[in-house]
Amino acid sequence: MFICFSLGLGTMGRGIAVSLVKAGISVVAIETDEKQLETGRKAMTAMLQRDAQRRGVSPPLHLLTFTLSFHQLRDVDLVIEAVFEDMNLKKHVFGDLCKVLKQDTLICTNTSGLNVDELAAATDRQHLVVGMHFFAPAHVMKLLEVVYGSRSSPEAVSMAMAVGKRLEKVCVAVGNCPGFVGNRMLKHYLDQSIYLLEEGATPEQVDQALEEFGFALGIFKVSDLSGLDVGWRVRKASGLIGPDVNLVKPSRWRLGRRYCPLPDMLCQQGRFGQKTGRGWYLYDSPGSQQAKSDPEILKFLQDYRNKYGITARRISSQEVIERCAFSLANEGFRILEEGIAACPEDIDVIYLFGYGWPRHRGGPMFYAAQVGLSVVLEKLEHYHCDHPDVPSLEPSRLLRRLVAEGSPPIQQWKSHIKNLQSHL
Ligand SMILES: CCCCCCC/C=C/C(=O)SCCNC(=O)CCNC(=O)[C@H](O)C(C)(C)COP(=O)(O)OP(=O)(O)OC[C@H]1O[C@@H](n2cnc3c(N)ncnc32)[C@H](O)[C@@H]1OP(=O)(O)O
Repeated sequence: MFICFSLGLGTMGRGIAVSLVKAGISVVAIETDEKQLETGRKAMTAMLQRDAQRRGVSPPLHLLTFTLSFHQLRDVDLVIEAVFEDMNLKKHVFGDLCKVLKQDTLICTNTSGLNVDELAAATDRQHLVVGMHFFAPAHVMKLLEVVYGSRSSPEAVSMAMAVGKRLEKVCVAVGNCPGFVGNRMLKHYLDQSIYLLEEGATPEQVDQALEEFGFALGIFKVSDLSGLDVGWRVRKASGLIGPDVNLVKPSRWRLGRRYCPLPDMLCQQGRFGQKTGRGWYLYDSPGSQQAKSDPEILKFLQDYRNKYGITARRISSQEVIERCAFSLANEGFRILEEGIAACPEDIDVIYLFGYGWPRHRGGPMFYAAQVGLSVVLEKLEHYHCDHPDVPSLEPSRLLRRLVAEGSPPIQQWKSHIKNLQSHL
């Protein structure tokens, strides 16, 4: 019998558990208190009922068990932990899990970028710990990044890949580094979008440019969908936000580079996105998906610029696309060089299936090749010259080398990587 245990029924946990049940897998869904369990139960039941109605079948609710008790874990074959993105909390949960699980139960962690090796070290079975990074909304998005730690066994990785396949996900095995592949690149895309707000754009303008380019959703709508608190936790854990931060006029220079405190300031106001009904946009109620412009945000942005003496300038859609797409691809080249992704096609698959990258543009690496690597290099040099305090705009070594070697076609990039690190 294959029973999966899903721990944590927030935005991601619900979507993951629904995907499992839809694939015919029995799920024990667990939460820490009655209220959260009940909220999760209602949301998941509604998701399964909607799906069943569309398909003209009955919802497989019999596969779902809801509980507050860890005792039901003795027989599960696989655990997918989806608690908050907090290293200490996850470690604590893993310690508790190991007290009750069978010796051979696989432990998967749904994390958007935490160190899988560090998490594994909190268990009694490091070889059976694998990252399973789902994408929001998890019951819809096709991508699954399967993250292998330095001690994950090949059997554990292939089991996680097989489970992903059963969920009809597109699985990509990736190495362990902060943010893995998708979110490590997303960070730079997100940073550029936020800098554009500082410089004079609005969330609507940036999102409109990205959606016209072909993204399913603009980056600010995606951030609201995923939850602004996720990145906030990551920044706190990485030391970017500490107790010494001036709350009245937070620094725009941290850890030796430009920093934009706007997302932190939104989180301080309790604006976590769709889940709280307010984020970069306004929603009719918590959980609603229809994003509306919020005049308060426009005022908030203008007050912020005034406070820092920034004069808003007009920003073209071309600049939005170039800064976002080329900074993404630039990080992709670094990821390739480090062997975190096995090939540029894997990166493209991640962006197509996990982030709503426009299909007709083929993914960020394919797009960079299409635009021309020398053009991408020249644009990055130009933007880096304008923003020398943003190291991520500095063209990567691999991009420079590829251009110097005559911009070979994408299929040949791998052979230009010195000391290829990937073991895949
Ligand atoms: C170091 C930095 C750390 C940063 C951490 C950031 C953490 C990020 C985690 C992530 O997960 S990143 C991935 C983000 N996701 C995306 O980029 C998704 C892009 N969007 C899309 O691909 C599409 O818009 C969509 C969500 C698939 C919807 O497409 P479409 O509109 O065609 O689908 P529908 O048929 O209308 O709906 C299907 C299904 O999806 C639900 N849904 C639709 N829109 C939303 C939304 N805005 N928010 C939440 N859910 C949405 C909708 O309710 C349907 O659900 P069901 O009825 O099937 O239950």
